[in-house]
Amino acid sequence: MSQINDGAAREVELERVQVSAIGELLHERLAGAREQLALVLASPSDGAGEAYEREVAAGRLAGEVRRLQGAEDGLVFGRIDLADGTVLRIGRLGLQRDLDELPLLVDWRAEAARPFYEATPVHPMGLRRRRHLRLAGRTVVGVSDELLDGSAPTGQDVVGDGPLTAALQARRTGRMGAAVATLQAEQDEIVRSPHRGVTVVQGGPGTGKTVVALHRAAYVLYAFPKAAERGVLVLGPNARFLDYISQVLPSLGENDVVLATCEELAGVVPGAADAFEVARLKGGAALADALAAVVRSRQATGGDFDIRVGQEWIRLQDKDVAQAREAAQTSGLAHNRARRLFKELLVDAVVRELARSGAEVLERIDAEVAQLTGLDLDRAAAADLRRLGLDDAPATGADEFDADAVRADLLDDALLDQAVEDLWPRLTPDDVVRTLLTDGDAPAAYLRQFTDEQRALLRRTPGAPWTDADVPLLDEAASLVDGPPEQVFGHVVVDEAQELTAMQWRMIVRRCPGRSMTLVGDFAQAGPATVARDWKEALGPHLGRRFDLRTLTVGYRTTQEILAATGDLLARIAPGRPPIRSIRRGEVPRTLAADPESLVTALVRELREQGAAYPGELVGVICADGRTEQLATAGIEQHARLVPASQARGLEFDAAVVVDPDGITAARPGGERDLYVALTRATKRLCTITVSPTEPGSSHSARTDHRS
Ligand SMILES: Nc1ncnc2c1ncn2[C@@H]1O[C@H](COP(=O)(O)OP(=O)(O)OP(=O)(O)O)[C@@H](O)[C@H]1O
Repeated sequence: MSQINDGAAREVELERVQVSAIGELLHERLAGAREQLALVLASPSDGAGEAYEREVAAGRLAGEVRRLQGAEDGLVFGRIDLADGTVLRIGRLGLQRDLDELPLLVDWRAEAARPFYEATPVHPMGLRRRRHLRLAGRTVVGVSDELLDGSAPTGQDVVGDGPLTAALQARRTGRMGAAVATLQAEQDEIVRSPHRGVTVVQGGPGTGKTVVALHRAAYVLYAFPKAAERGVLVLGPNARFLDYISQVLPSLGENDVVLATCEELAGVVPGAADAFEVARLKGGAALADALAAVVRSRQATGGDFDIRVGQEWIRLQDKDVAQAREAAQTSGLAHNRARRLFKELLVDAVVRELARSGAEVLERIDAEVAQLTGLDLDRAAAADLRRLGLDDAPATGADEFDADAVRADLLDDALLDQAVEDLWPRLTPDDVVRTLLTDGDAPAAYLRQFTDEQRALLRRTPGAPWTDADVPLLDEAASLVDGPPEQVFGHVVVDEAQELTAMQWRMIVRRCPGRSMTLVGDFAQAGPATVARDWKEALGPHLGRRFDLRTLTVGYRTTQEILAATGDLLARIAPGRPPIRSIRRGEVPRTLAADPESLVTALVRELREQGAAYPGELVGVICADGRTEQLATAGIEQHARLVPASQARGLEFDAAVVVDPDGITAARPGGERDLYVALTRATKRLCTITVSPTEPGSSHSARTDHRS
């Protein structure tokens, strides 16, 4: 990394002393937090209140222990020397012995650390020198300096290769690491953007979108306390991807970020996958309207209604039921919650009806008695009351009816509850989705805007398992019947955001009431369920058209040679898209040919040769989903990571072997985008194995863009 000359050795030694002092302080803090945690856990607690407080304190201290532990590795990675002589060391977290003194270590997210990432010789931001430190465990093993004020290097400056190059040359481990020491200026500007609304980050493969997204999550936790209080969610396309990125935030000292897929967020485990045309239909926002209509159809739509009260039957007029229904529907409450209000209003109507019919009966009796005897019962009763001195209130038939008592009785009445159940039944999300997709009449009633063919595609076999495209429908139905989700977040980061359907966006927006989000993605890599072609189209209906759009232009993964080899493909799937510039060089991609019988042998030979030539490197074999089983059975996983093309988004390997590109292209609509994803996963070498003769189904017609 650096020229190890005498000056360098001296500087390394000096840094060692400082870094070791910082390490000591971290360990003191860690020991202190552990001790306090042990004390709290050992302390007795009297009563539920104290037990709760103890639990909260223990949770906080355990979090602090995890935060400090997480930052141990590579704790200090930078230093800036300001023109006025001030020296600041930059690290994964901030450490200060005394509030009156300069911090021993500045958190990378602090404003004071910004020049470390963004200063250039043209805009030195007050810096004389930027220094990168390389640590092995807690020991400094290398330093590398950049001089920013135009001065010539002195004996204390160690000018060497860029630390970014070193970071990029490191072997892939199958898990992404933090890039906190080498964030580049265009990335850092997005990470620390003060914009609290929606930020969209686009860029070709390997431009660091995921890096930016994860460091942004850590920055939000540090810089936006209100959002941090509600928590941060990172949403990824599948479990494999989440596993790949799972170590980044803990290594930045952040352990409380929730990493989830849409399925995990909804709490539904799908048992099957839909065909793409079905998934696309289910992903459209029209399904939200249809689900809402299904729910409304279960809300007292029937006209006059007879209710049994005690021994009597009461007839409620359509207008009384409609009044209760409208009030409940416009209350803003979800169906099951609005049921209580509906019931109360219905009971009011019943009470009114009872009072009215009671008064009518009494009047009729009065009239009959008067006719038969000539006696006015009301007047006689009033005279009696006067004699008894109880004549303050004029007595009428209606006053004998205790409305409050009747109302209270009715609210507890099982018969009345049964009647309400008929009018406004309690619903589950499953009921609603099942009604829409399984009931005989539902498609015609609620899916009018779809063609017969589309309705047939949407139809579900009764008893079939839920699919991944059903998940957002179930979540939508849950919000309609039970209200918004309980767990909401102050900031949501979405990776591979081009993949989300309108129904999935609705899921996410429900969980982020503050609409504070970082969304990263690339439409050239969109999968088959993606309908939108750009961010405005994708986000407009859910988040509006005002978002901060940033574009990353430099590739850190894919070599110039691989980018050149995929240029034509990119021009076909994203016409007019300017190619990205890569800072990596590597081998020219190779293509091998095999026939179906010799494929496995050719693949194993290739993997063996790569294993021998580049021991310890991570190789990914990417194939069409339908071929995964064949290759797994042939034992490919002993040599490499085997990845179905549909799950390759976001992943990275030292070398990639892409098996049967035509098969990948033909496997799903928009298969050329899957192929583009597959071909751009390697940091060093790409080998493609074509399979001939072309297998059935992999015709060139699959090259058309199916998104139209
Ligand atoms: N500033 C950086 N310092 C060190 N490594 C970096 C930096 N930026 C990106 N990288 C590395 O480049 C590779 C690609 O980054 P990343 O996965 O974030 O790209 P991406 O744009 O999300 O790619 P894709 O479109 O394929 O999902 C990763 O190995 C990442 O660690």
